[in-house]
Amino acid sequence: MSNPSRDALIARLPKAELHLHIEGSLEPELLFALAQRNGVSIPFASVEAVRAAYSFSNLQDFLDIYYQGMSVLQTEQDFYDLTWAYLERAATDTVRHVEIFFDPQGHTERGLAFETVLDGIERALRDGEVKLGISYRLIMCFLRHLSEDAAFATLDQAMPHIDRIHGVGLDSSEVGHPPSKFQKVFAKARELGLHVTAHAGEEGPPEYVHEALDLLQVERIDHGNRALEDAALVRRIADEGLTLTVCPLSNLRLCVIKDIGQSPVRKMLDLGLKATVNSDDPAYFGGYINDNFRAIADALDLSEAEIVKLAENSFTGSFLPMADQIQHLAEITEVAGG
Ligand code: HPA
Ligand SMILES: [Zn+2]
Repeated sequence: MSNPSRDALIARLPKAELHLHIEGSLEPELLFALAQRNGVSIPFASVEAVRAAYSFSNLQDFLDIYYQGMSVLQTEQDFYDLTWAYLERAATDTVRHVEIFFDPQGHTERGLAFETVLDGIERALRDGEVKLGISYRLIMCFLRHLSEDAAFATLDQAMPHIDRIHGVGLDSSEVGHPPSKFQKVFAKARELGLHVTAHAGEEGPPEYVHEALDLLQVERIDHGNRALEDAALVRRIADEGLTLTVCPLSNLRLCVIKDIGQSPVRKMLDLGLKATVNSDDPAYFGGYINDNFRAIADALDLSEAEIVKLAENSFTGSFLPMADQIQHLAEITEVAGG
């Protein structure tokens, strides 16, 4: 049930977003505008027709449309506009820090230069830091439906700019593409001093979460829903204090859960796991971060203390230095107490 004082707390709590694919923040209105600006034809007659097509029965269904949507992104300015629109929207949800995924292979495969993508996204992130007070980290994802050699080629392209990239991730079609496929390229990324995270246990089995931890040595688990099927794995995630970046509305729209009341956040909190709330691909899944918070707060009847805990987890699970995390936690205490 909706609760006005809880909604007001969500609206004003400082928070970090740790699981956000920047290409998944491409709203139909911007998709249309960019298609026109770049003379790219898209198979939709109107913004409403685009939204109507956003009905998915699984991850692959979504990915097919997601990669199609990306085709309108052509210039550095397009990537700037995409990222800036997300940051302005995030600011209205009192997001103070973002750790953004991008999918370079979704663009280089279409003939764009790696630099076009990186420069546009980063320019907006820097503006966001100055004008909106939102700090950032940038996480380059490898597409797991492609080969490990292709991931290595992407890492090679990133090498001249590696000081501008903070971490690597693993996304796209999960089942059939286990973390073990990318063991070597993740080892190389770790050698370079990059942070490492991976999508695991969204549709894939608990074994993929084990692999992400053992073979990729990830610092966080993106989604992690199916980790709950394995009691030993749950104990390990709790003992190691690993952060799970859960995406409630994404889970609902991709039929990972049947209704929002099945969001794993309740169970994770009860088990002492460090869950966080994130929007994943907000333009496609019907909500930004505060929409995700409100949806589970209502469905799981979260207490104000639990909502505060989720906001705290978003900073302690971030790649920010400890001193910055402590500052954000102090701001949360101030806002929650006031
Ligand atoms: O939710 C997701 N899962 C896997 N890959 C993705 N790429 C964008 N969004 C997703
Ligand atoms: Zn994701």
